[in-house]
Parts: sequence; structure tokens; C-alpha cells
Amino acid sequence: MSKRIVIALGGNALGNNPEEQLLAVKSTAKPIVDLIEEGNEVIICHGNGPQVGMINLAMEEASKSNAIIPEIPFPECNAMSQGYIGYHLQNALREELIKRDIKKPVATVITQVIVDKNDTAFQNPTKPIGAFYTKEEAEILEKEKSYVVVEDAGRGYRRVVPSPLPIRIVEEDIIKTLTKASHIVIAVGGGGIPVIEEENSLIGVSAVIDKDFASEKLAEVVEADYLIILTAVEKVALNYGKENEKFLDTISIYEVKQYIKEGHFARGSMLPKVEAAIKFAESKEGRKALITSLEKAKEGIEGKTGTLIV
Ligand SMILES: Nc1ncnc2c1ncn2[C@@H]1O[C@H](COP(=O)(O)OP(=O)(O)O)[C@@H](O)[C@H]1O
Ligand SMILES: NC(=O)OP(=O)(O)O
Repeated sequence: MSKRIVIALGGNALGNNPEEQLLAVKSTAKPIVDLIEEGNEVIICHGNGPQVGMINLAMEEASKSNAIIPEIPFPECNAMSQGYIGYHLQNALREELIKRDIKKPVATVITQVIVDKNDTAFQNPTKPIGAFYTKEEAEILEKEKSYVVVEDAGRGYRRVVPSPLPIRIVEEDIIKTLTKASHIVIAVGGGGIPVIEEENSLIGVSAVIDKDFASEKLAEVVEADYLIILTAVEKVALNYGKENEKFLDTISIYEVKQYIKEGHFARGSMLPKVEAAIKFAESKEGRKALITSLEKAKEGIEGKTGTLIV
């Protein structure tokens, strides 16, 4: 039976530079179009951590070394990352749809998401963006650019920026209208451009919303049946990476909450996915959240793999 599915694409679906991204989105498009071919309605959301960091750094360096290049504020970098990723993704999907003779238009909606200006996240940056650095490089960046740089789960050092929670998707009606018209929509890219509401204006802020939480919000708004979070692992694990690692199949909200308390999910990587999955499964009877890898998306939705939270 056909389902309405919000897909949240993780970093490995996109690559680290334009060349890699063009290649990555080609393979990303295939499992997504598999789901569309089977009659499902699909809405796509994606991350932007590496990309927005790269754009922001490039803009800073360019304006520093060339007087005619203006300073580009962080919210504009967020918007650029949505356009850059959406452009590649929508073309890859378009190509794959044409190959299979499926006539559906694809559109990227530049999406803003309202956040609370008093969100405590603004005082405590946690969202890793951009490239990985060595300890020495990190120290130079902290000194010269006043970046906040932290160690990222044993993988190196990364700049972190505030990550407020999403409150409301500004363009939600447009997304719903396009979805109802059977168009394929890419929206809330990079978690959306965070904005605060001031009377009639929306003011962009320097932050990056977690795309897992923003995708969850999107899934509720479009009344999706499924939220599928695609990442690098096929299943969520207990004791991840340890000798007694155990992969999870179908689990209840109650069980996952217990596992969170026991500290099984890494902050900044698996924890937001699991929390977003719980929030969606809790939002209405029958809603399900699946965490699996891009390659296993089709089997996951067929109930053959992945971690399903119900
Ligand atoms: N308990 C866990 N089970 C599975 N993976 C985990 C767990 N804890 C941490 N991880 C790590 O989290 C990663 C997913 O987070 P991340 O790389 O930030 O996601 P994204 O795909 O959104 O970029 C997995 O690839 C895995 O390395
Ligand atoms: N915005 C966001 O969550 O990006 P990543 O998934 O790349 O961290």
C-alpha cells in the first residue's frame, strides 16, 4: 500500500565537494526513486554540516583577501547550502525519474524554520560543521577566527555552531501544496535556515538546525506515515562498536527511551536520530520511524531490515 514518506538524508548521501556530491546524489537518487516507483509519496530533507561549513569558510577567506568581495552572513551561507545541494539532488532525481519513464516534477523549496531567540543552544554551540582538523589546526582556528572547535567522536576536531530546536516551518503550506500535486519536494535542507520572527519580519540567525529534528517536524506537518532517517549504518546498535554490540530490529518507544538513559547513542550522531524517531512515533497512532542506510532504504520500508521505532 502506498505511503507518505519523509526521507532525511545523512552526510554519506552527499559527499564533501561538488565533484563527490554529483556522484553521491546519483546513487542517492536510485533508492528514493525505487520508493516513488512503488507508488509512495516522498518528501526529501537533507543535512548540510560539511557544506555550510565549507561555504562559510570560503566566503570568509574570499572577503578577507579581496576587498571587492563582501562579507556574507551565516544565514546566507545556510541558504546557499540549500540551493547548492538542492540543485544537485533535484537534477539527479529528475534524471532517474526520466530513465524509468516516471513523469513527476522535482522542486527544491528554500525553507526557513522559526527558532526561539532564547533557545539555550545559542549559548552552547554543539553542531559540527565543515571539515575535520588536527588538534594543532583547531587551536589556530580558535585563536585566529574565534571559532568554537571540539573533538568529534574520535574522528578529529570540528567547528561547532549553535543548533536551536525547530519550532515552525515557514514554507509548510507550499510544501504541502506541492506534495498534494504529486510533485517531488526537497525541503528543509540543512534543517532549514533558522530565523526568528520579529513582527512582520523573519531575521536569519547564525546557527544550524539538526536535520533529524527538522525532518521530524516536516514529517508531522505533511502527515507522513513514515519518517526514514538514512545514515551510514543499516541498524541502530546497543553497545555500538564494542564486542557485545547488538543491532536492533523493531523496538518500542518505551524500550528506546530506556536505551537512551543507559547511554547507548552518541550525542551529536545517533542520539538526535533516535530522539527524532521517538518524537515522530509518539506524535500519532500508527506513525513509524525507520533508521537504516541509504542502500537498504527499499528493504527497510518492506520491513526486511533497519531499526523500526513504533
Ligand atoms: N548506537 C549506535 N548505533 C549505530 N550507530 C551509531 C551509534 N552511536 C553512534 N553511531 C554512529 O552514528 C553515525 C550516524 O551519525 P552521523 O554520521 O552524524 O549521521 P549523518 O548520516 O546524519 O551524517 C553512524 O554512522 C555511527 O557511526
Ligand atoms: N543540518 C544538519 O543536521 O546537517 P548534518 O546532517 O550534515 O549534520
